[in-house]
Amino acid sequence: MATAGNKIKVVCRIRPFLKTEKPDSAVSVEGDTVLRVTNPRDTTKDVKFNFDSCYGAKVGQDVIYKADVRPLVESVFSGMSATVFCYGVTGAGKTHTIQGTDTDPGIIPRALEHIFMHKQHDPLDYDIRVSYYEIYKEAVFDLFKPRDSAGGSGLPIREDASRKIFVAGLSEKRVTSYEQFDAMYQRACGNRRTASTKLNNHSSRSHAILTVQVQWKDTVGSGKTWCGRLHLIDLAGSEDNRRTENGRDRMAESSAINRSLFVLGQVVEALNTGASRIPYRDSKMTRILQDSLGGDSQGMMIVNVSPGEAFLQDTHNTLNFATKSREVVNKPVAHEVVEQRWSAVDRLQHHRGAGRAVRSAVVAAGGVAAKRRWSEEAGGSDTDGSPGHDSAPGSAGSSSTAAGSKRRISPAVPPNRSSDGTSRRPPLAGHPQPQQADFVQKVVSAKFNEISQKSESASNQIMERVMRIEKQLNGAQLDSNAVIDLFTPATKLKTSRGWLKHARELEQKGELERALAHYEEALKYAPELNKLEAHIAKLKARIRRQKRRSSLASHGEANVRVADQVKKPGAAGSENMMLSGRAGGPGADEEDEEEDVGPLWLIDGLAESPGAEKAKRRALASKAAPSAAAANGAKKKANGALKPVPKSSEQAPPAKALFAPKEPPANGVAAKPGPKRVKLGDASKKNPLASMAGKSRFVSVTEGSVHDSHRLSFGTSSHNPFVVGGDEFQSDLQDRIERKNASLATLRATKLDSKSSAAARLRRVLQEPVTPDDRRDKDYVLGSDHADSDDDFESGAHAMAKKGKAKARRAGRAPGSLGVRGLLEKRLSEGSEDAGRPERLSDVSAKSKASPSAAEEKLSLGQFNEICLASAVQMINSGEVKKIMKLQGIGKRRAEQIQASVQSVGPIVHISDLKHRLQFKNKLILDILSTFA
Ligand SMILES: Nc1ncnc2c1ncn2[C@@H]1O[C@H](COP(=O)(O)OP(=O)(O)OP(=O)(O)O)[C@@H](O)[C@H]1O
Repeated sequence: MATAGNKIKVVCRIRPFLKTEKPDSAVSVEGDTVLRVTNPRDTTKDVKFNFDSCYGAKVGQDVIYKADVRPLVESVFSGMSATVFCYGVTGAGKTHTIQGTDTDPGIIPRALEHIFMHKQHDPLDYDIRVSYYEIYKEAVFDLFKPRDSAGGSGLPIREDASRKIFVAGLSEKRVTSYEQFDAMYQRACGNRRTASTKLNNHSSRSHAILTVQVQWKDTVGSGKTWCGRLHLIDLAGSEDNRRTENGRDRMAESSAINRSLFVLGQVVEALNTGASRIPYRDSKMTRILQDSLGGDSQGMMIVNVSPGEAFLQDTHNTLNFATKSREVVNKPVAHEVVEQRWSAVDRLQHHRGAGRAVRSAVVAAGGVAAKRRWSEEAGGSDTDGSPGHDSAPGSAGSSSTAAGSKRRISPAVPPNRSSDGTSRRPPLAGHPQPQQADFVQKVVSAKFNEISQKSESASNQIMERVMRIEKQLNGAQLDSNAVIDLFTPATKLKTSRGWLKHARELEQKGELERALAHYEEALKYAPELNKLEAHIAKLKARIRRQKRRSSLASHGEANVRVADQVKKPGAAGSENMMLSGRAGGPGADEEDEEEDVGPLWLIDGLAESPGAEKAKRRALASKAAPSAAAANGAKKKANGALKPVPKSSEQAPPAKALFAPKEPPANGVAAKPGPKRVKLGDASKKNPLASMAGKSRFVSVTEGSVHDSHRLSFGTSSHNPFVVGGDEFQSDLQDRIERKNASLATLRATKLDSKSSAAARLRRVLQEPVTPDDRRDKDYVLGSDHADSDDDFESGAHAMAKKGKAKARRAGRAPGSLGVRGLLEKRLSEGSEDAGRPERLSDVSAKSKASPSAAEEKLSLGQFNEICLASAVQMINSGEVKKIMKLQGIGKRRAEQIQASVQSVGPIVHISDLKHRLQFKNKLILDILSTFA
C-alpha cells in the first residue's frame, strides 16, 4: 500500500527556562505553526519560521504525543514504518521529549503504552519486538546488553537483499506487556552514555535508537504476514565546543556527534537538490536513518530549541536546518513479510555481481550451509530463544525476525529458490558436490568479508578526514590545507589556475603584495609547481626591496641632517677616533662604489685599495715575514693608541693585516713561507659555525668578489653571537637569505656553464645555497639565542673559552697560550670590568706579535669571530661603513645615511656599544647592527 510522496513532518518545541537560566526569551510561538525568533544579526528584528506544528514552553508531553506522534504510531499497525527523531543543540530538550521522566513520560513510554493498548483490544495476534542501541563515536552498541560485554568496535551495519539497513548481531527482545518493556527499557537507558557538560548536566553523548517491530498475520483477509516498524530516535545535540569547554574525551565525543549531524545536513541537502548521490554512508546515524530520510518510511522531526538569547545563534541554525528538512520527501509503503530470506551468498550475488558459476555451485550445495553461515554472521538473539527468530536482514534494528520486503517491489525471493529456501532444481551433474560447494562458499564469504572491510576502511578514512577538519573548525583554526586535501586533483588544478590568472594580472598592474598572496594561494593547490615557488621567492624579495626603499625615503630626511652635521668641520662626528686603518669618509667611499673590494677587511682588519689588496694576497701566498712597516703598524696597535679620524681629503694610512704581512717585501722578491699564515681548515671541520666562517674567509681571501662577500656577510652576521635579536632581525635575516639564494640561483643559471675564471670561482663558491638551517647551527654552537646584552655575550664567551681550554689541553698547551681566548678566559675568571668583551684588535695583534707560537697556531673559531668583531669595530671607527653596506646589497644613499649615523656615535670599543648608544632608535640602527653583527 504505497502512498504518494510525503514530506517529512517537522514539529518545533521550545523548552522552558531552567532555574539556572536568565529568562530572556528570544523565541515565541505565533499561532500553531509559526515560530518567531529574534534575528541574531539584528536583535531589533524577528525572523519567522513555519513548521507543521509549534509548541511553546508550557505545552506538555501528552499534547505533542497525541497531536503529532500518535498517528504515526497507529500507522505501524498498517504495516508502515515510521521514524520520529528529535533534533537540536545540546540541552534543548531532546531527551526530555523522547524519553521524558518518571513523572512526565516522553514519546517512547507513551508510544509503547499505546502499542500494547492496541494489541490488547485487537483480535489479531501481534508479535512485538524491541531493540535499543546507541551510536557512540561512530560505533553501534546494543543497549540491551551490558556495556562491558560489547567490544570496542561495536556492531556492523549491513544491508539486506532488499536494500534495507540492519544492525547485524543486535538483540531483539520480544515483549508482551508494557511493564515488561518498561523494566527492560529503564535498564537499557542506564547503559546509554551520558556525561555532564557545561551546557547540560546529563548530556547524551550518543544517538539512541529504539526500534519497535510489530508483526502479525492477516488471518482474516489475505493470510499474509505484515510488519510495521517504529523508530524513535534521540539524537545527540550539536555542540559548540567554545561554549561547552569540553575536555579531551568530551571533545572526541562531540566531534563524532557534530560530524554525524553534519552528514545529516548533507543528506538533507542532497535530497532537496535531487543529487545523484545521497551521502547516507558517510555516517552510521544517517545510514540507519536512510529509510526515514527519503526512503519508504514516514518521517517526523521534532526540533527542540532553547528559549534564551544565549542560544540565539544555535536556535537560528537549528531552525534553518529544520526548514530545509521539511522539503525531504519520503514514499512510505506497507511492508509485507516474506517468509524466506536470502542467504549471505545470495546477497553477495545480488549486490556484488559474483560469477554465475559460483552461484550455481552454492545453489547446488543447497541453502542449508548458506543459511547456517548467515545465521552465524548475523548473530541474532532472542529473549525467548525461539528458533524461528534467529536472524534476518530485515531492517534497521532487526536482526532476529523475518525480513520484510516492500509491497511495491517484487518479492525478495531469489529467482532460483523456492519459498522454503531450497533450490528449485536438483543438483546437476557436473555441478560442485557439497564439499566443493563448502569450499566455494568459503571463498565467496571471504570475498564478501574482504569487500565489506575495504568499504568500511575507505569510509573510515573519509570519516577521519572529516573529523580532522571539523576539529579544526571547532577550534576556529581552519587549516586550509586540510580542506584542499579533500579536493580532487582536477579541482585543485582548476583552482590553482584561477589564482594564477589573477596573480599575473595583479603583478602586471604592479600590485605586488596582492599578487604574492594570489600566487601563494595558487601554490597551495599545486605545490608541485617548482617554477611558481621560485617566482614567489623572487616576488617576495622584490617586495622587500620596495619596502626598504620606501622606508629609506621616509627616514631619509632625518638621516641626511645627521650626515650634514657629521660633515661639518669641528662637528661632533668629525673628531672621531679610530684604532687604525685608513680614512673612509663618504666622499672617499663613493669613489670605490663599484670597486670589487671583497670582505678582506673583515679578516685582516682594514680595507685596502686594489693594489694593496693584491700585495696582501701575494704576501699571504708567499708566507712572507712581516715587514718592518707591518711590525711598526702592529706596534702602534699594541699600544692601543687611538688616532683621530683623518679627514677624507687626507691620505689614508695603508691597511694592516693582523696575522699576515700587509706589504710585500720591499725588494719585490717572493717572501719565504713564514709562520704567520692564516688557516681555518681545522676549525672548519669541527662544527658548522667554524665551517661557515671558514668558507667565508676562504672565499674572501682567494676570491674577493662581491658575490663572495654576500656569502661572507651572511656568514658573519648569522653566526655572530652579537646579532640583534627579535623579529625584525629574523625577518631581515630571512630577507637576506632569500635575496642571496635568489641571486645565487641567477648566477648559477647564467654563469656556471661558462668557462671563464669567474664562473670557475662561482662554481667553487656556490656549492649550496644558504638556508635558514645555518642559523640553527649557530644557535647550536653558541648554546643560546642572539646575545642582546653583555651578559649574553659573556655566556657566549664562556662557551668559547671553555672550548679553547679543551683544545689547548688536547694540544698539550697551557690554556692561556691561545691568545685571545686564553686572555678572555682569564679576564672572565678575574671578573674584571671588561670581562667577556672581545679583545681590541690592537691587543690581539700585540699578543700575536709577542707570542709567535700563538700566532703560528691555526686560527680557532673563537679567534676568528673575535677578529671579525674587532675588525667590524675598526671599520665603524674608521668610517668604512658604507662599503660594508654596499656589499650587503644596501643602496648607495642608504649606505651613506647609515655611515652618517654610525659616525655620529663616535668611536666605539665594541660592536654592542653601537646598540647601547643608539638604543635602537629606528630601523636604520637595526640595519647597521644586523649588517655589522
Ligand atoms: N519541556 C521541558 N520541560 C521541562 N524541562 C525540560 C523540558 N525540556 C528540557 N527540559 C530540561 O532541560 C534540561 C536539558 O534537557 P535534555 O537533557 O533533554 O536536553 P538534550 O537536548 O537532550 O541535551 P543533550 O543533547 O546534551 O543530551 C534537562 O534538565 C531537562 O529536564
